[in-house]
Parts: sequence; C-alpha cells; structure tokens
Amino acid sequence: MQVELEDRREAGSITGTIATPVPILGEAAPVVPMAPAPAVASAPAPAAIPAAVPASTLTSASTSASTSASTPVAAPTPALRPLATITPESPAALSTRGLTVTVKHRGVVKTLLDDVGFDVPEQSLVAVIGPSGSGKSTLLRALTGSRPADSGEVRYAGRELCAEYSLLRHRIGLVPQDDVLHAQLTVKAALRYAAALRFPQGTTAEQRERRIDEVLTDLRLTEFEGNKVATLSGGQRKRVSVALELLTKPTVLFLDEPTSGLDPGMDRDVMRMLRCLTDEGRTVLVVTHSVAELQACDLLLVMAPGGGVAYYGPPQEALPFFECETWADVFLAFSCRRGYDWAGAYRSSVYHDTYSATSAVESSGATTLPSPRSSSEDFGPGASRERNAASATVLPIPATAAAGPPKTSAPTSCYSTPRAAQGWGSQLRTLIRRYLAVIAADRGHLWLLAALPMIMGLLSLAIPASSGLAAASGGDTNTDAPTVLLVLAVGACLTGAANAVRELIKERGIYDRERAAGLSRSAYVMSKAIVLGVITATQTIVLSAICLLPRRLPAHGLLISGSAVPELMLAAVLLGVTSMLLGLVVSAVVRTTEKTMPLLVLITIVEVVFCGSLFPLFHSPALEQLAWLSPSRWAVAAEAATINLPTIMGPPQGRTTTDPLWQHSILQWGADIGMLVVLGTACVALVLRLLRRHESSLLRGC
Ligand SMILES: Nc1ncnc2c1ncn2[C@@H]1O[C@H](COP(=O)(O)OP(=O)(O)OP(=O)(O)O)[C@@H](O)[C@H]1O
Repeated sequence: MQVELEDRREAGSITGTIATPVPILGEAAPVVPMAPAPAVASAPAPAAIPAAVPASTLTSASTSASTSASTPVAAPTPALRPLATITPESPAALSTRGLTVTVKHRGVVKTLLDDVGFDVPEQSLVAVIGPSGSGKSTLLRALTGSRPADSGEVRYAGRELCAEYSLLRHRIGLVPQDDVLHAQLTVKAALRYAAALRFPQGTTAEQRERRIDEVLTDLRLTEFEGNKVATLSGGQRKRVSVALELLTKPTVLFLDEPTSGLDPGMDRDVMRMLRCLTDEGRTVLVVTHSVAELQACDLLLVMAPGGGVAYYGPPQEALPFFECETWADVFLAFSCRRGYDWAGAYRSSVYHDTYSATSAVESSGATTLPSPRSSSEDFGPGASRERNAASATVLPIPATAAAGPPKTSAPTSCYSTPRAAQGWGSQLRTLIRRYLAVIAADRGHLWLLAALPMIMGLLSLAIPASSGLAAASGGDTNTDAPTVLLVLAVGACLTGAANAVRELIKERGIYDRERAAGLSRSAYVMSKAIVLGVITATQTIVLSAICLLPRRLPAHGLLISGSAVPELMLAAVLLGVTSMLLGLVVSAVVRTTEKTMPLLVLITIVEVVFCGSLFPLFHSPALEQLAWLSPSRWAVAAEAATINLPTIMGPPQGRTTTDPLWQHSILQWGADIGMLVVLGTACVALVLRLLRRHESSLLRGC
C-alpha cells in the first residue's frame, strides 16, 4: 500500500497534495505532500475479512487475487495508528454508539440503521458512502437530531444530543441535499437575512456584515455577492449553502450529497473546499455518492445494505480491506452478497477496535470543557482564527490532515454556552422583510397579483343586475343581488387561497433548516400571515371596488350611515384573509407542491357551495352545520345583513322564511364578522400544529 500511495503522489498533483488548501482563502496554495500512510504490518491478522466479491464476477486487488469468494481470507494487517486519543479532556467532536433506527412499513419492521457506532476526531473530514438505501441520509438525520435514532446515543464533545439539543443545535451546521436558499435573492441578501435570523441577540449589524464578508471571501463568493442565487451554477450554489451554514461558525458541519448532479470538476472543487474547512479547524462529515475524491478525506465510513457499518477507517485502506480494486467492485459485492454480515466482518476487524471503540462516550458522558466564551466573542472580528489559535489542541490528527497547515482545535467550549437566540419580534421583522424582498424580486408574480383582482372585478360586471345590491324599484324583488354577492365571495376566496396555498410547502426545506437553527415557528407563520394578509386585503379591496362601486347600493350600512361600501368591503377582506389562512393550512398539510392545486380547486368549490347565496342552507340539518365551517357562509351573511337582503330579495323559492344569519341587525352582522375572525384564528392554530407535526421530537421541545 505504501508503494501504491507513493505512485499516486507522483501521478498527479491532486492525489499527491490532498491536504493542500486550495486557493479558497484567496492566497496561493502551498504544495504539501500527502502524509505517509500508516505502515502495513504483516501480522497478526486481526480478523477474517470478507471475500467481498465472487472471484468469477470481480477482479480482486493484487493482494487478494488468489482469494476465492467463498473463502474468508485474512485481512492485510495494517499497523494502525489511532487517529486521536480521545479522553474526557479532549473528547471526540462526535461520538456515536449503537444507533438503531427502525420503521414499520406495511406492517413489517424495517431496520434502517443497525447498531452504528464510530468516533469522529476533531478537525477531521469524514466521507460517508454506501449503496443507495444503505441508510446514509438516515444516519445524517440521526446525527443532527432531525430524526433521532430509536436507540443508541450521539455525543458532541461528550454532550448527549437528545439531552442537550437546545444547546448543541446552534453548533451543528447542516447543508441538506436540496438547496435551502431563496433563489430570488442575491447571494449577499440571502446571507444577510440568514445572519439576522441566526446570530445571537445583541450582535450588531456591523458584526454581521463583517462575518458575511469573511465567509464570502473564504468561499470565493465575493464576485458573486450581487448575483441572484438562481443564476449561479450548481457548485456555486452549494458554496453559498455552505457559506450560509458557516456564518454561525458551527463546530461540526454535515453535508448531504453536496456534489450530486455536479460535474467531476465541481465535485473536486467542493471536496477541496471541505478539506480547507477542515484544515481551518472544523469537523466535517459529508455523505457522498462520488468516490473520485475520497483521498481528500481523513476517514471514510462505508455503510452496508441494511444500515450497518461495513468499514470505518482511512480511505486509502478501504479498498484493500474489501479486497477490491475499485469501488464499483465493492458496491457490486454489496448487491451480490445480500446475506453477508458486512457489519460483523467490520466489527471483528482491527479497524473497528481502532476507529470505533475508543471513545470518551464509553467511559463517561461527562467531559471537562474549557471555560465558556461569551456570545459576542463568537462573532467579533477574526474571532474564529484567534480563538482557534488560542485553543490549539494536542490531539494526534489524521494522516492526511497532518500534512496540511498547522491545525487548530475546534472550539469545544462553545458547546457549554447557551446562545441567546434572536427575539421573537426581531425574527418576525426579518422574516417579513425577507418575504417582501422575495416577492418583490419576482416581477412577473407582482404583475399577476395586481392584475388578478382587476380582471375578476371586471368580469363580475358582466352579471346583469339592474338593481345592484339595492331594493328593486316598483316593489319588485331583487333576485340578482345574491349572484353579485356570490361572485364577490368566489373572487375573495380564490384570491386569498391562491396566494397562500403553495407558500409553506415550496420552502419547507428552508423552514426545516432554519427551524433547527433556532427559528421560531410562530414568528414564521405570523410573517406569512401578515404579508399575505396585507396582499390579500389589498387585492380584495380592489376587487370589491370594481365589483360594487359601479352598481346601485343601499344608501346606508348597519354601522355607517351614508354608505354600505365599507361594511361590504370589510366582509370581503375578512373572507379573503380567512381563505388565505385556509390556504396556509393546505400548504402545511401537503407533502408536495403538486398536491396544492387540486386542493385549491376543492376549497373554492366548497366555499361556493356553502356560501348560502347559491341555494338556501338554513333549516337543512347537517348541511347547515357543515356550512358553519365555511368562511364564505359568514362573509356572505354579513354582506346580506348589511344590505338587508332578506327584505330586498324576499324568502327564497320554496321557503317562507329568510336566512336567520342574514338578519338586518348590528348584532347579527357582528356575529357573522366574529365567526370569520374565529375561523381565521383556528386556521392559524392549525397551521402551527401541522408544522409542529412535521418536526422531530427534539425540535418540538424548543
Ligand atoms: N419512512 C420510511 N419508511 C420506510 N422506509 C424508509 C423510510 N425512510 C427511509 N426508508 C428506507 O430506508 C432506507 C435507507 O434510506 P436512506 O435515505 O437513509 O438511504 P441512503 O443511503 O441515503 O440512500 P440514497 O443514497 O439513495 O440517498 C431506504 O431503503 C429507504 O427506502
């Protein structure tokens, strides 16, 4: 193996200088040769290593070419050097033991993670690979608390994730597979809003700007800071996602397939960036499908089908461990030998004893941590570098990382300081500003928002209603008035629900990530309700003005003498806003954006059927009570009360009495309006409840 590595160093600069920082930091990268690999000893054999592939199918590595597939062979026996001596004083950045995740699928219990345990030393870059469905994403979710394991434990610097989640979550950075960025915003604006939401209370705007400039420089994004995220390449977008996470200086950074869909050059670029982030003092764990750049990592975790660990150790020793020449051979072996106990083979190897079984976790959960720092220290100018230099560790470091520039300790002390998150009001203001910026950035959508109520208002004028909403002359009944109210109700419902029905689901990924980073659920929902409420109210006023003003109207309202228009408009606006909140409920229920359109149609039809002006609902058991749940029922009733519809229309066909909810009295009008407010409030409570339902058990408590 030694020879092979030396050959690789000569063959190309990439593999030969894997610990070299690429010029991400804006300076020329010094060429640093790769650290020597651990020496391979000849004896003793630690364990039977899987003859991973049938000889007939695959070509084995030279050391195992003669090995039969069915005969377990002795492993090449490396004299392994522990990556880090993890003691209570210098804990692993991350330790896991016995992580097991099961789900019940169609009555059958399925194990997604099977007794997974490993230690990640501070300042190491760990890649996680494995065949599709082997549990890599499940592992990431268990490590970050977004779906805690059913059993086992995860410790950060000795602190148990489930027990101290509210403390630890601010120190865990996660770059999910899908971009969690508002594509309409510029890079700098996206970072500004994220900083305003995530930085601790008391951080000044100047400190935030300085930190944003730091990460932009570190990730070579300065030249793109004015570009919209949507216009960036996949690799650049991934760098922005990483920048966003780095703003708060997480101690451990997780990335879920950051290179999927990127070309090999981008793949290398991203992996080199991760190498640099590690060399600067962070601990990085990356789930990847790409095996081309594994040399850049300090440790490699290979997941086996069934969710067990098939290998955890130095990447350069993985293929010899599996006795394969290529990763394609290893993955083929995984699929060919379904029943093989890959995890058992690994557990009985020396790699398990060296890289998975030496943890402070096993000895004690209590770790001695350096004294706490203040929150503002985190974000002061150049804080990280100074801090890292000050807390330089004596931990032995991984082979490849050892070849890089002098490394410094990850700031374990930060775990001990709870950070004061931004206040609710501050989060709400930031969220409202960001939402408005996102809406304003989409000119086409803005035009549509403006045009929709005008078009619907003009169309409503096509309804022939010579008496408008007033009493017909000559003692006749006005039977057109209910149709005008119906059209106004449909317009308000459609406007409100259409505004909201996609708004939560389309940014569920962003919300999930921000929620884990400290966002208040209620501030988020209120920001949506306020912005969409104002937009919907404005649209409904325009719609009602066009629909009502050209028509004959009663001279007085119930509350306001001189005009019925303000009362009619108020009912229409409340209907629009309540329907918008109903749209948010739909958006919180569904799991995909596609499902929102059929449900929008359904909401509209339900509101039309139950509005009360299409056919009489009163004194119709069940139907009448069901209609109470429809906002349109109460809005039309309030409008009918204002214009005294029972008198100008008379009893509906086949009935001798009129709708009791339409009674021309201030009390009834107030009750109708009050019910709209109650339904709107119930919708907000339901949205909060539904969002909570999607969250992990750890987040629900925060
Ligand atoms: N809620 C669930 N119910 C049933 N099975 C599930 C559930 N969630 C995940 N799985 C299954 O668990 C296994 C592991 O899924 P996971 O997404 O962690 O795998 P992965 O290694 O990340 O896959 P990929 O590389 O394709 O992303 C898969 O077989 C998946 O179908």
